[in-house]
Amino acid sequence: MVGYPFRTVATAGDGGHASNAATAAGGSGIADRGDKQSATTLEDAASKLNLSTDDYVAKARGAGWTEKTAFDYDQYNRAGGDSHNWAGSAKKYEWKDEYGDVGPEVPELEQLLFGGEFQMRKGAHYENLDIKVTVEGPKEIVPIRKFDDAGLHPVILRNVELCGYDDVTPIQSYAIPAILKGNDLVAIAETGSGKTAAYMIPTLSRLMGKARKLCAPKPNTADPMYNPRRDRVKAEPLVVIVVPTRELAMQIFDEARRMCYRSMLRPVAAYGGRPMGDTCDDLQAGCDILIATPGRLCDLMGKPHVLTMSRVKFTIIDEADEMLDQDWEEELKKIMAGGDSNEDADHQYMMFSATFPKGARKMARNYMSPEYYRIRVGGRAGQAHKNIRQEILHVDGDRKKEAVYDLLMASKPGRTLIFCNAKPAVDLMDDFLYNRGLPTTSIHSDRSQLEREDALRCFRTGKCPILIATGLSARGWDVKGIEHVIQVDLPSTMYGGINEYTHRIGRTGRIGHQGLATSFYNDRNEDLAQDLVNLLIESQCEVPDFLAHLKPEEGAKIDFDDDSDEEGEADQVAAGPGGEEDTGGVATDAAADGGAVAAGSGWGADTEGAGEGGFTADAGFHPAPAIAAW
Ligand SMILES: Nc1ncnc2c1ncn2[C@@H]1O[C@H](COP(=O)(O)OP(=O)(O)OP(=O)(O)O)[C@@H](O)[C@H]1O
Repeated sequence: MVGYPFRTVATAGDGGHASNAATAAGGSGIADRGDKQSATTLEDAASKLNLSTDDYVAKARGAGWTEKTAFDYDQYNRAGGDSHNWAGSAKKYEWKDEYGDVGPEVPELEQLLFGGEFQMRKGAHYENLDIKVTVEGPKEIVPIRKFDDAGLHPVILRNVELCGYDDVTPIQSYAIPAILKGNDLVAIAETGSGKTAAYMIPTLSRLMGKARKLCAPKPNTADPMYNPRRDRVKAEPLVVIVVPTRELAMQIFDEARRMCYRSMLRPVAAYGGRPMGDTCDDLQAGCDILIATPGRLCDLMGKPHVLTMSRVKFTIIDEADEMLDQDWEEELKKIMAGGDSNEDADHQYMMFSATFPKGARKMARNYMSPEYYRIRVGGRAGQAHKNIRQEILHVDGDRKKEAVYDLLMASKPGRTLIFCNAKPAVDLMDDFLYNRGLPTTSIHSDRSQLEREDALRCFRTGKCPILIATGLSARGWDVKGIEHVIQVDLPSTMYGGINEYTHRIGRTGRIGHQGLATSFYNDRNEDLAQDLVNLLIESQCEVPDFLAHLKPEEGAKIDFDDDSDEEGEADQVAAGPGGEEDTGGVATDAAADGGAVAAGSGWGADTEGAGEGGFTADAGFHPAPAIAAW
């Protein structure tokens, strides 16, 4: 059991060590800046009350929060993992050779994959998906306006329909035709803008017609005679998708399960924490699409009787700037070039992320063929989404717990993701809020895989609508209905800085939904202050009074410290509300009117090669009437 003693069934949160801390603190400590939205305007700040545990519980229920759930953490040790329903073992379409090219419908599975009430649907503010698109590459890309126009294989098109994807998002509009052309690709688009489907749909579609020819021999797992012990093969994936976290691997695996429905393409998730034996069993039942975390993938590459990379046709690196970070250098090198990987010219490489500092963009180029495409949606790599309202509150370090409590009690109850920077802080915050009757759960990297999967499941299903997490959860997570992200601690510039901030707040305000991101700021966050102010201005959010001195003068340019300004081309944005578009920089507003920006300006020095007979353009996004709502 991980060091978290306060939430076993026996103690059930009553009388936990922090039970009266809020009372003693005498209020939240949120500085009153006259902000109408802040919890400080509440006359009756809940943390000022001196209540018994039962009264705190009653108060939380009265505020509309659901009942809290006690966890028996010992059960995870007792179960030992064997009987656990691992997310990676979730049901998928199983194949029989006699199906021909397309398998029959399986209504129960279809319901499970596509009918889930927890699957995200696009929100009412879809038009706020940024529509300014910059494209560089060897040839012009004709964007698709509808999935119907993309020339997708009918099974994939049907799966897209079953997912409820009616319109293409801007990144899908450009990335799908680029991938269908067969070129390498680096794609940058805001959080929650549909990047997963942007690579999954065309990749699988390209394989569909040729699956029978390309796939390695596999057992007929749908056959009643199939025996997993006897009918083992070596996994020979055609597609490898690499992601930095286990949770993201499970999520992408879910998307792959949906998109592979009725196809003979078999997805497998391989991530740390899931028992190796279990993963190997799954791989040896056949694997065409492998979704993996880098460490587990490298381990598996060392088991040639289980996995060979010799058939891989597509290598996709999601959250690519994170994967290009020094921490992953060795693994990434091995994955991109090492082992027995297919080095044929038809091996296509892709990298996707919402943030892509200049240094990472340069490194990405080393892995791409010279004729690669670069697509960027939005003005600047790392821009926050306009559907996210960002608020910054001044909160001193010793008052943070009370401030979170007050904020939750003052907010409309809804799925809330709370970030702390350290694992002990996550445990303490969970304990504190839970003991005040709030339905919390928590996740961090010291928890066992079973605990992590359960915490996430409880959050997704709404059983525990408040999740406290470390930055582990910042990237890629796509949970339906996160209305509020609270950053108790801001990421320091040593640990991801403003890009990490953008990923964290990007867990809300996804795919046309609006969300609120509240962040606590104090003197310890001064290193991030200028970047934060720049981002607030860029996103047209209010800069609080205590940071107002960092605002540039009206109309002045803001330099984003984008890692490497060595060539003097930092990304720029016009300052002040309604800032003017400037051809030397990148405009903040969606270019629905086709406003021109200097070709490739936002890519800084990365434009090399594109000008030589290639195609370099700020494409804008000129919506066809049918999708003019963008
Ligand atoms: N065309 C579409 N129409 C409606 N919903 C879509 C469409 N494409 C994707 N989605 C949904 O949008 C949500 C966000 O997609 P996804 O997780 O791929 O975003 P992302 O751009 O990768 O975000 P992040 O940068 O945070 O990882 C998912 O729930 C996905 O199912």
